[in-house]
Amino acid sequence: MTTLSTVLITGASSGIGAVYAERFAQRGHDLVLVARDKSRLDALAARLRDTHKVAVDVQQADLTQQADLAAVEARLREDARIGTLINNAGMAQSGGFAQQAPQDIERLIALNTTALTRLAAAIAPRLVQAGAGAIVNIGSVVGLAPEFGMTIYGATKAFVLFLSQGMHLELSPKGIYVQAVLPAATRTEIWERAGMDVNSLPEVMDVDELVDAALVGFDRRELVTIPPLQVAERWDALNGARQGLLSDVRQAHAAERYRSQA
Ligand SMILES: NC(=O)C1=CN([C@@H]2O[C@H](COP(=O)(O)OP(=O)(O)OC[C@H]3O[C@@H](n4cnc5c(N)ncnc54)[C@H](OP(=O)(O)O)[C@@H]3O)[C@@H](O)[C@H]2O)C=CC1
Ligand SMILES: N[C@@H](C=O)C(=O)O
Repeated sequence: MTTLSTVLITGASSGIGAVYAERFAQRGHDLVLVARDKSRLDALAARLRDTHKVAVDVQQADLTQQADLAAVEARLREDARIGTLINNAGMAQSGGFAQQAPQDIERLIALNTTALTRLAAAIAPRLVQAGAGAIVNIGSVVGLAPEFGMTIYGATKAFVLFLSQGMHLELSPKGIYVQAVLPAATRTEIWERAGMDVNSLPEVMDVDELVDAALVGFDRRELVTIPPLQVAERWDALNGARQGLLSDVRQAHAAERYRSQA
């Protein structure tokens, strides 16, 4: 008999994280649910225990606060039952680059990049030691497209993609599966929380459809899963172009076009 590992999900109180919790509970995994809103986490935990007969712990944490972040890191380092991290907690941005207040920039980067990176770094050594486990980082299609105008949010999501690709290169030879999931607009509270009306968008994916598609990618052990991308070869072409560019980088000399004419 194999024991299913426990899954720790950040941002599990609503939206994408709450659906991940439901799906992993359905698959028989015990869970640790992390977010700030303890009453919502408790209600979800009670329902999942009741429906799926799994063990569900709740850990209240504001991941932008050092002490709370350190407590979740400690859990990931020390709890040997946890074999999968769903690094999902995140927030969006409203307004343009020039309108952002310093504390809002700080919070956005702290949650979407610093916390996500520290949590992955907290669990990775133990998974490496075990030679197994999975880390799922939730990015966004916005991280591929500065054209969307959510510059700081998009930059945090570009970071998530790069981080995941680098983690994959370093950790997959040691038996760790790393997945970056890049949703596009999905119907969750993130829009309202950022002061945007989701109903003003021309197209929005249902959150259940998004997570189910992400889990198809997870089960296939895909590195980058982009549920709304209809033509998979587009991603392959982008990645191929990037690698082609690298083959034309020469470290020793500037390119001819930058050489002084004098
Ligand atoms: N919905 C969309 O269109 C898209 C979403 N994404 C990404 O998906 C992820 C999940 O977002 P989504 O489900 O849409 O949005 P939700 O707003 O529904 O969920 C965000 C989750 O993060 C938690 N959270 C927010 N701030 C903090 C914090 N400071 N500390 C701990 N937890 C926090 C929230 O819980 P609580 O308030 O209880 O702390 C909530 O559980 C994000 O990373 C987002 O960037 C990517 C692309 C598209
Ligand atoms: N959550 C969205 C932006 O606000 C996105 O990533 O599409």
